[in-house]
Amino acid sequence: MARNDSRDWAIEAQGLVKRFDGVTAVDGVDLRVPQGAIYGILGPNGAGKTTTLRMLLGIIDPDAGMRRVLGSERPHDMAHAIGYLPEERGLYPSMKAFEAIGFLGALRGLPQAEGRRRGRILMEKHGLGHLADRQIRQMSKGQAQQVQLLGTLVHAPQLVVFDEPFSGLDAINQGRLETMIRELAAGGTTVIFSTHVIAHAERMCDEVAIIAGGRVPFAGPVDVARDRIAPQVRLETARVEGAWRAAIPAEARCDLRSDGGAFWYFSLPDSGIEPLLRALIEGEAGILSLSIERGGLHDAFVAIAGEAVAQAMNTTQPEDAQ
Ligand SMILES: Nc1ncnc2c1ncn2[C@@H]1O[C@H](COP(=O)(O)OP(=O)(O)OP(=O)(O)O)[C@@H](O)[C@H]1O
Repeated sequence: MARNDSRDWAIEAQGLVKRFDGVTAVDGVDLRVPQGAIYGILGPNGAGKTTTLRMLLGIIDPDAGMRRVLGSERPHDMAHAIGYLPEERGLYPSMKAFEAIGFLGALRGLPQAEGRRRGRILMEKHGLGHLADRQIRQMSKGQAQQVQLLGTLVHAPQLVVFDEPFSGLDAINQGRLETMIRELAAGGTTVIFSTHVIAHAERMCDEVAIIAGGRVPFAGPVDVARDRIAPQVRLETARVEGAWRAAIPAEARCDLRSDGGAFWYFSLPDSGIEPLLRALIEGEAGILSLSIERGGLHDAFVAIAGEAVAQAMNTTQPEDAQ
């Protein structure tokens, strides 16, 4: 999504620091979330995602730094315009689903009767209408989580903050949540969510903050993160020898084919593909196939945060597996 820098920010944070008992959980986080964006906070367990979100929401105060949320440096004052799904899920077990949604709305300033009315409509819209009168205690964990998600939206917030919203949901409901997030953003709502699953961020987000060890080595558009790594070239030639070989980067991997040709794999040189193509054609290398692919967010993540952190990201719960 093309944006310029005069945009309005739903969230701006600068130099956020949080220490717990001498341990620095968040160590100078800067980020800016554009209004109407889908924004991912991406990092492994213990990276500082939840602590960052809690500071942005005003649930805890930073030891240092500034945050401005929907234009206010006192995020609590904006509670009526924010929806929040915390990492620890929880609803009153004796409430019926539509009542629980009304209750969550009331906590954000929506009259309870209106919240209950909207609760039924929201449940209907999201395929949960048959559960509206069921008590939370009679629901599965995933169903209750979906009710809680709807409860974060009932007061029509401008900004929603979801902490690990996909964990605990099966594949179908993860897909529904993705659709819901896209619809929210299309309607102008800003959505920020944390995840340790790179694929979710890659599919969903306009922008991401990569967080590891309480620091943010990258924050910005997903495309810019991808540009941190060179596109990968895969070339197949009918011949192996010739003057054209000088044009292929020295670090290229070469797999010989049984018929005298070869596969070549290498990062696109800074000079681009054209000088290489010219050399291959003039030298009669016999190009059989050629592809140039941009790296994915996973490769960018490895380049930015390191292999060890990326490995930790891939250690997902079975329910999060894609
Ligand atoms: N209340 C607390 N008291 C002490 N340490 C804390 C507290 N909350 C968080 N921490 C520590 O701060 C660090 C960051 O925790 P945080 O919950 O923000 O990480 P996270 O990225 O959300 O992790 P996860 O994906 O596991 O939820 C961790 O080392 C954690 O142990």
